[in-house]
Amino acid sequence: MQGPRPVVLSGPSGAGKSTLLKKLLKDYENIFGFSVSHTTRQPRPGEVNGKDYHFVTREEMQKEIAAGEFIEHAEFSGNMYGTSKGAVQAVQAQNQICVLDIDIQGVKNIKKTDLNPIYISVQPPSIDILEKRLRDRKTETEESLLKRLTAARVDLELSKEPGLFDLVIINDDLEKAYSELKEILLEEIKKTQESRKS
Ligand SMILES: Nc1ncnc2c1ncn2[C@@H]1O[C@H](COP(=O)(O)OP(=O)(O)OP(=O)(O)O)[C@@H](O)[C@H]1O
Ligand SMILES: Nc1nc2c(ncn2[C@@H]2O[C@H](COP(=O)(O)O)[C@@H](O)[C@H]2O)c(=O)[nH]1
Repeated sequence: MQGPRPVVLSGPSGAGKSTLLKKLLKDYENIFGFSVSHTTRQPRPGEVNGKDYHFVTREEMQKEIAAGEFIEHAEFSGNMYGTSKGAVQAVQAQNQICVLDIDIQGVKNIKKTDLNPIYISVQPPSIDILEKRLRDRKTETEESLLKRLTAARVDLELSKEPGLFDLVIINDDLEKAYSELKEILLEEIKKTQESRKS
């Protein structure tokens, strides 16, 4: 079943994708649905299996990838991440706007599919601010933090490719960043709200 046009949120780890996404899901409950990815990383305190991620072993994930169950998958900072066909279908079956939170490798792989999402990159005002946000979040070891900062530099370079993203949001002031996000999504939001009335 084909739902409304999906949305891809990408950008360096710590840039604020989940923060923006949580606001969107809260303000537009039932309009947006989150594509729950699979990952082999360990859950963080408070993360719920099946809601934040499907937490799986590398063996389980490799088996499902081999069975053709994934739209895209990537290795990020020492762990596997991927979007299953089922994750997107579950949201589209509800006629909701499906939001994917994926890294830049995922963006490039989604571009090869017929998903046709709106591509948005959320970026930090600077690498120093990104590092501070990641440290303050207290989710990373020193090793994984350094890996994520290295990946962030690559992400910010690759994101400069013309046409890769429909919009780049610099997440300095959160409310301003959120307004920019809502503005680009306004048309899809309206269409989805209208379709509920008919
Ligand atoms: N505009 C902002 N100003 C200050 N802090 C922010 C802002 N946006 C997000 N943060 C904080 O920065 C940290 C990283 O944000 P968040 O977890 O949303 O990033 P992310 O892009 O989803 O990261 P990941 O890809 O690792 O999941 C969080 O602690 C969040 O509260
Ligand atoms: N290519 C994909 N990237 C994904 C997916 N799910 C999440 N991610 C990205 O991984 C990093 C790290 O996430 P974290 O939760 O460990 O901080 C971040 O950039 C996500 O956008 C996915 O299914 N495919």
